[in-house]
Amino acid sequence: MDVLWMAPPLLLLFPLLMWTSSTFVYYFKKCFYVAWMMVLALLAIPLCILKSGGRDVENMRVIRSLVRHVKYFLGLRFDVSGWEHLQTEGPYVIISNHQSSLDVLGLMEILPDRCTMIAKKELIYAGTVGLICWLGGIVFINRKKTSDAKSVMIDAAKTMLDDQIRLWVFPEGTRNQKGDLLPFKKGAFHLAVQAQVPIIPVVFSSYSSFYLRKQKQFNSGTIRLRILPKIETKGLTCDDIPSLSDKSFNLMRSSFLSISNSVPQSNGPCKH
Ligand SMILES: CCCCC/C=C\C/C=C\CCCCCCCC(=O)SCCNC(=O)CCNC(=O)[C@H](O)C(C)(C)COP(=O)(O)OP(=O)(O)OC[C@H]1O[C@@H](n2cnc3c(N)ncnc32)[C@H](O)[C@@H]1OP(=O)(O)O
Ligand SMILES: CCCCCCCC/C=C\CCCCCCCC(=O)OC[C@@H](O)COP(=O)(O)O
Repeated sequence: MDVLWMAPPLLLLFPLLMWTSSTFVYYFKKCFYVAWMMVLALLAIPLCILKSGGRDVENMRVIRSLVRHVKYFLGLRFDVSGWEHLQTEGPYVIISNHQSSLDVLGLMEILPDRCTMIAKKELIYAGTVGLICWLGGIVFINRKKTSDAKSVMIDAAKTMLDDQIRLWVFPEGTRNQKGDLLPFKKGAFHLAVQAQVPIIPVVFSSYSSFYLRKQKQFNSGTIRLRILPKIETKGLTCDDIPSLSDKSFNLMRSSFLSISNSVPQSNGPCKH
């Protein structure tokens, strides 16, 4: 009977303990992820230099094989469908939605050979990760200077054809966890049309069921990855870019909403 007085404070303490432990797990997993990627990159640097002697897209094979186990530490799994759409010969542009730096795990899960990425130039300063990105042939763009970014991407279209390279672009241009896709920027579509290569859309389901940045939650979860059929660009010109971008956006958005069980945040509650 004496202990009954403890019940109300314990009841109050319980949510506090739960909150603290889930916040702790969130920060622990985030710190572990960054630290482990930095360590892996440190291991990969000499391997890549020995393999290719410097900056080379072939180094992505080393990076891909070293990153693939990281999902297990974070309690993440990938459910991939549409592998057959990546069985396309020659260069192409992959476009995907971008929610978090965790996207790198899904990217490495399906990364085809001779494929590298377009990334913001700030990434090159991320210590060993920045150096490994450079060694992996990542094309860095300055998002603050459209003319610079455009000319780098025009060069990249030529390199894709000369060196038979595939490029992965995040057409939203920034990370987004709003439960919907951001409007697409046009660079990826110019790239594909200039090189006259197909576009392969890839969709990551929403992370909101296991990863919430604002609420500091990072649980275990399964990410659905859908590789959609390629979109041809042969014969298309600059004038076709708005419709090509709209078509890709609509296909990816409906796939995203159907695999995510998520409602865009702008929508209010249902009225019956
Ligand atoms: C072993 C251990 C390893 C440990 C580490 C693990 C992994 C490391 C390895 C890999 C990790 C890689 C992860 C990479 C993730 C990186 C993610 C990012 O950085 S996302 C951000 C950067 N990406 C992008 O921004 C791409 C999308 N953006 C665009 O395409 C943009 O269009 C732009 C080219 C940047 C320009 O953007 P801006 O906002 O300035 O302008 P607009 O898009 O409105 O365009 C203006 C105008 O220009 C026309 N345009 C655009 N591009 C072109 C072009 N190439 N040629 C001609 N014209 C172009 C566009 O149509 C607009 O004109 P208009 O309005 O008339 O249509
Ligand atoms: C000494 C420097 C220390 C820096 C430490 C940071 C290193 C990051 C370490 C591990 C993460 C590995 C994955 C790296 C790839 C992350 C790519 C990424 O997600 O970049 C964000 C970019 O798409 C969009 O940026 P914004 O949303 O516009 O902003």
